[in-house]
Amino acid sequence: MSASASVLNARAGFPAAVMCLWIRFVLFLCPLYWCALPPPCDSEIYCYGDVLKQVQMAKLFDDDKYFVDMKLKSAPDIILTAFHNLTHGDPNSVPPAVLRDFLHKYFEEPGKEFEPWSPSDWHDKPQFLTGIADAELRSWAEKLHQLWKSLGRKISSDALAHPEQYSQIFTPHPFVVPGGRFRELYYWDSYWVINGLLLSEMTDTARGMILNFIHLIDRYGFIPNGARVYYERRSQPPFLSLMVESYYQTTNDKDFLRTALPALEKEYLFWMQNRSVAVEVNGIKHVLNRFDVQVGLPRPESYSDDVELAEGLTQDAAERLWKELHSGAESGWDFSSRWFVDGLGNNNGSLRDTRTTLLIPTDLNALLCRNERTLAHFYRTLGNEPEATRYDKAASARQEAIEAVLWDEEMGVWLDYSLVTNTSHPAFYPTNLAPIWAGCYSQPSMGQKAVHYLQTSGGLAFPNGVPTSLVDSGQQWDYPNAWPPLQHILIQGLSSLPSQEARELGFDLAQRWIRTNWLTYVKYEAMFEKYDVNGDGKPGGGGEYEVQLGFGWTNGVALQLLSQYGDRLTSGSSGNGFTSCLSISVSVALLCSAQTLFL
Ligand SMILES: OC[C@H]1O[C@H](O[C@H]2O[C@H](CO)[C@@H](O)[C@H](O)[C@H]2O)[C@H](O)[C@@H](O)[C@@H]1O
Repeated sequence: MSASASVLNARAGFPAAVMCLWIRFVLFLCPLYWCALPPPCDSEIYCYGDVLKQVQMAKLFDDDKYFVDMKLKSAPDIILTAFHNLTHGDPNSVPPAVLRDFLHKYFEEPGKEFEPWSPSDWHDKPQFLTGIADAELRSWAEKLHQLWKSLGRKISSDALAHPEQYSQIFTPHPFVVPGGRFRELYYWDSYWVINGLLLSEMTDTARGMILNFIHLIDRYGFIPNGARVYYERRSQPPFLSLMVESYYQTTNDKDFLRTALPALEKEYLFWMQNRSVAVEVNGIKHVLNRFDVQVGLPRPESYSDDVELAEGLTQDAAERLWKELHSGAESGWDFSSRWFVDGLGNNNGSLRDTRTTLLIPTDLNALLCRNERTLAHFYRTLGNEPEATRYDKAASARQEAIEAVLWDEEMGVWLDYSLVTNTSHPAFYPTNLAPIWAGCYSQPSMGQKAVHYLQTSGGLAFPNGVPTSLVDSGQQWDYPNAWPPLQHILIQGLSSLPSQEARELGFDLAQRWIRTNWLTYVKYEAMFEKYDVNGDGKPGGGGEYEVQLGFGWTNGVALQLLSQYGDRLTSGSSGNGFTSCLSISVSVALLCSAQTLFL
């Protein structure tokens, strides 16, 4: 296959030069690096400037996200003047104790942006609970259903009246947060949260969350990574059309489809105008998408990590790295060996070699294909055949592109494509099978081959789920961590295939995942953002922050699997887990049986 790639997008959407001039005008002598590319947002406290730099580099808190989540007690210009007076023009001279006093005087602790809220659509006996046969799992599912109340948030009206004092972006409706350090609405997490809420019959809360995303699209033209100003210039995998689809499947509310469609259209255009790339294969040009954020500054919420990571690099190289880190965060996989590209263009290297923009990811393109099909379906449902046909054509073109560029006939699966070497990256990720989940492939044999790939990939050799990769890099989106959204995408894909073998494998993976979640819950009385594929039920680790509890998408995925397979799933205490484990493979069965005996 001969291929070449060219960047299509005009990087529309952000007037970098204007922002640069504006910052120079405001700050007179701003250092050159602030002006090369736009900052993560316009706030001189939360996104760039001396206060952020001094506080974060002094490492006053264990986690850099803590400072940027603090609410201002006064208007920003009062705080900036106070800081200027404190430093007498030399910000580097402020001792940590003085900085602490300054923060105490002018900032509130994080988490002070909310009003008390209890979801009025919560009730204690949603129907799906009755379909869970295993008594232990049913009672656990009841507890997970309870958790929506503690993870629900409503932003105070003061944040609407004085947005300049908050990094939290005001959204009009209450929402469910992931939990822990994640005290705001997140984009792709919310797809699994909303699916869980719909099972919990909390339709109003689900609807409100979708309306919040529509509100964000109206304001920004796309959905930011999360509802914080420091996330303002990057998105996350675009799941809004699928949230609307889930809502519509539950409610049949056509008026809601009509309300949502203009925003969905706008978001789709954002991805096509700002995140697309052309690849030529055998003389034919294909358009696909990638993650690409042109913000060449440290992420405010991980400021000191990003500065330290870039130590010793030239200014240009540091900016390049920071853009790539922002792009990695946009992928949702922050961070992973998946994005490491060494000097030769190979999938080796370390965090400093992060080159997210140089890869065409299978999952993003599968998701956009599903977006196109979903939009076609929505337009058809509303009687708009010309628009439906337009999106059908876009989906067909993408499917062709995915097959020409990402499908690897020899390996029998889809692979990320490198824009450096114009070849595929052969590493294992569960997302290599994402086109199955998206229904975006032309030949049934591709599904069968991909299942065979999965069985021989090494990805199934663990008792607690499928790892994010087989590389132990110390990053959180790598081995030995398994993440709820990836388990769900894989299981849904397998369960959509016609073969009994594939569907049984889907069930086995659901059983492993539920057991892991449940065993860990029994031990810690908590749900976690990610889990370890080894051991007898334990949270994952690695990366730039401690593993978090809560947890929005974990609860959503667990409830979905409990609902889908409730008649067959077992907690393992009855011994059925043993039988289920046996059907996977001999080696895994041995591990599982050992685990079962110990319970
Ligand atoms: O603060 C570091 C990063 O934290 C977030 O990423 C992780 O948590 C998110 C919420 O659960 C999840 O959506 C993401 O996939 C995780 O990697 C945040 O989204 C990043 O932008 C941020 O840099």
